Amino acid sequence: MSFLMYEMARHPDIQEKTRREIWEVCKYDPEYKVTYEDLHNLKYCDMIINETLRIHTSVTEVRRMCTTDYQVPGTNVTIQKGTFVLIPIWALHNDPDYYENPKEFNPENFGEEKKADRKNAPFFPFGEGIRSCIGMRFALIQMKLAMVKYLKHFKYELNSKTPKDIQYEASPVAIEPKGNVLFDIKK
Ligand code: HEM
Repeated sequence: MSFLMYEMARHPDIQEKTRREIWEVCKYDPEYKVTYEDLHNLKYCDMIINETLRIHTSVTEVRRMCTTDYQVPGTNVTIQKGTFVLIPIWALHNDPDYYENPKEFNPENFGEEKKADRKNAPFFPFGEGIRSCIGMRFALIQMKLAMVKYLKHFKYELNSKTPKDIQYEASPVAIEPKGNVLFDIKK
C-alpha cells in the first residue's frame, strides 16, 4: 500500500481517475457501506493494484527444486532433476522485452487492449502453481478496501521529505520503501 499510495501521489491525474471510479461504484456518500460486489466492480482500481505489484513486486523471487529433468521449450537447455531454480519475478516484471518503458507507472498495462497485445508478458506477483500465495484473494480485497477508504475523500501529494525516486529496502519477506513515505493530505 505504501508503494501504491506513493504512485497515486506522484500521478495526480491517475489519482483523480481512481477517485472518480470509487465515487461511481461506491457512491460519494461517506456513510455508504461498501459491498463485496462493489469491490469486484472497481476495475480501474484492479489496474492500479496490478501496475503497483508489477513495478514494485513485493516478493521479488520464488524458488523451486526441479523434480524431473525438464527441457525448456524452444531451446536445447535441460534443467536436471535436483537443480535449485530461482525465478526472478521483479526482474521479469521490469524487463523492457515484455513491458514498454517498464519504469513508467502506467495502469493501462493492465487495460483490456494492452493485455490482449502482450499475452505472453509475465505477471505473477503472487507466484504460480500449487504453492502460489494462499492469501492472494484476501490481500487483493484488503488493498481495494483500503484504496476506497484512503482515496474517497482525501487527496494525496508527496511530502517534500519523501524521495522523488523511491529506493527499496530488503526485508526477510518482501521489499519495503527505504525511509518514510510521507504525504501531504488534503480533504
Ligand atoms: C500483496 C500481498 C501479497 C503478495 C504480493 C504475496 C506474494 C506471495 C508469493 C510470491 C508467495 C510465494 C508463491 C510461490 O512460491 O509460488 C506467497 C506465498 C504465501 N503467501 Fe502471500 N503474498 C501476499 C499476501 C499474503 C497474505 C495477506 C497472506 C495471508 C493472509 C499470505 C500468505 C501466504 C502463504 C501462507 C504462502 C505460502 C504458500 C505455500 O507455500 O503453499 N500472503 N505469497
